[in-house]
Amino acid sequence: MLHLASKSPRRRALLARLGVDFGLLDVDVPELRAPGESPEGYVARVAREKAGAGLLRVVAVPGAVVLGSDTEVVLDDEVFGKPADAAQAEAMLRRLSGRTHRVLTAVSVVSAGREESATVATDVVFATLSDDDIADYVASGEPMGRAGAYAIQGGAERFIGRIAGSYSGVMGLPLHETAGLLRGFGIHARTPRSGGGA
Ligand SMILES: Cc1cn([C@H]2C[C@H](O)[C@@H](COP(=O)(O)OP(=O)(O)OP(=O)(O)O)O2)c(=O)[nH]c1=O
Repeated sequence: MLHLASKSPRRRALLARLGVDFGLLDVDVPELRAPGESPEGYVARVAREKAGAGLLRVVAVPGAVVLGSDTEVVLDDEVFGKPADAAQAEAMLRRLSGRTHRVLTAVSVVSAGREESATVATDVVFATLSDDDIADYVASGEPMGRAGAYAIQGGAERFIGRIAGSYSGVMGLPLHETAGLLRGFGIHARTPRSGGGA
């Protein structure tokens, strides 16, 4: 049985698009980048820690497989996680304005005897935002709880002209790579018969 170690409703909806059955595990892993840790190393470690924390909870269940994931926004080697408040959200959006940044999403799938992971990088070209754009977007509340203070699948869609990489990866779970990892655990994605769409 597959378990998703995540509190994110977006990850739940994305994983459901693969047409696989899964349970949910509520895990809390501190997201703190160690000094000198690369952005890639950091997202991969946090995803592994989320999956590992989940596995501890279901390790007694025969055949348990746990998926954990982490998404971060990277600009100039600086990692933007989720903003703590509106002021931080505004500061992040100011930094992203008119620049191309990279979104990293790591996925880790673990069972009692196996561990597989993948990290997907997507370059996102952001428009130059006016003060009004930023104030309006922050006031919508959408930046909160999202890496880099934006949601490509929401209001920030109009700020993004182009991406190179994985759209689902930017949203929080790269589905192509996730399906590949799950296959290695004998879990096969299929087209959902109902729901699972946009
Ligand atoms: C860049 C971007 C991020 N996000 C979200 C995806 C993730 O939920 C969040 C990044 O935070 P994460 O720490 O990766 O995940 P989380 O805390 O929401 O959930 P959990 O750790 O319990 O699995 O930002 C979007 O929804 N849209 C976007 O365009």
